[in-house]
Amino acid sequence: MIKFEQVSKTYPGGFQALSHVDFHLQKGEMAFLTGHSGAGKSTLLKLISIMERPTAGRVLINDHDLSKIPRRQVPFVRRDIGMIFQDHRLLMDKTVFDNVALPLLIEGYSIQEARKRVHAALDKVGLADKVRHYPMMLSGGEQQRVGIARAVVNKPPLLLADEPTGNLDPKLSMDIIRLFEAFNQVGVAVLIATHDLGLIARMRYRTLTLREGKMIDDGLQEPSA
Ligand SMILES: Nc1ncnc2c1ncn2[C@@H]1O[C@H](COP(=O)(O)OP(=O)(O)OP(=O)(O)O)[C@@H](O)[C@H]1O
Repeated sequence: MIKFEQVSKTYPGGFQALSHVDFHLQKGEMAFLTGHSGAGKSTLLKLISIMERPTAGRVLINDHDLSKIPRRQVPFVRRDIGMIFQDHRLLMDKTVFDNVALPLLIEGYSIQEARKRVHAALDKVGLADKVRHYPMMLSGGEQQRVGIARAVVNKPPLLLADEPTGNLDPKLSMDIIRLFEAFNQVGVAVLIATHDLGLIARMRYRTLTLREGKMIDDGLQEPSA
């Protein structure tokens, strides 16, 4: 699903955020991405969602080299990626319904079809009864779940989450990870960047580890001799 081949990223100004990164996330796989603050986790996610471009190496999604995708095609690639952020990035002056419907309306769905899908997505995250609420009326955990509903509403095959539990207590964090697990169980690939090592330890998922821009562990077992 996602393949990095010797990927390096140097930002304008000269800082090298990623250095010769190789890894492969399979279709339908769920994995954590961890590392110290500044290790390059967000940069790695931004290269997948084409918010940044690598300075060297290749990033492939389903064998398509992202560097070969012209700028006007980028929105079509992004439709296949649901993105979740620590600060959830909801529109505070719009209702839960409007927030979750937004990607569908941008894609040109009819309002009837959008309504059906928004209700299905909110149902999956346990917020069907909050559809007319504004984000301010919701708890932090509920706001994060609205962000997840928005990310999954058009059924993308890949979810990328950048510190999705950063502002939540351990119980709510676990609830959020269980939600990702539920989407993963129906075939969605999930990559979660987090520095919550406690959370990672409680789950049994592959963990990719970055240190100073280098992939020091890709979580795969060495074949035994
Ligand atoms: N647009 C940018 N321009 C210049 N440097 C940047 C830019 N974005 C990130 N960096 C630098 O690249 C390095 C990696 O940043 P990145 O956000 O990928 O790390 P991270 O592992 O996600 O950190 P955190 O856990 O603190 O979010 C940092 O030193 C950061 O200052």
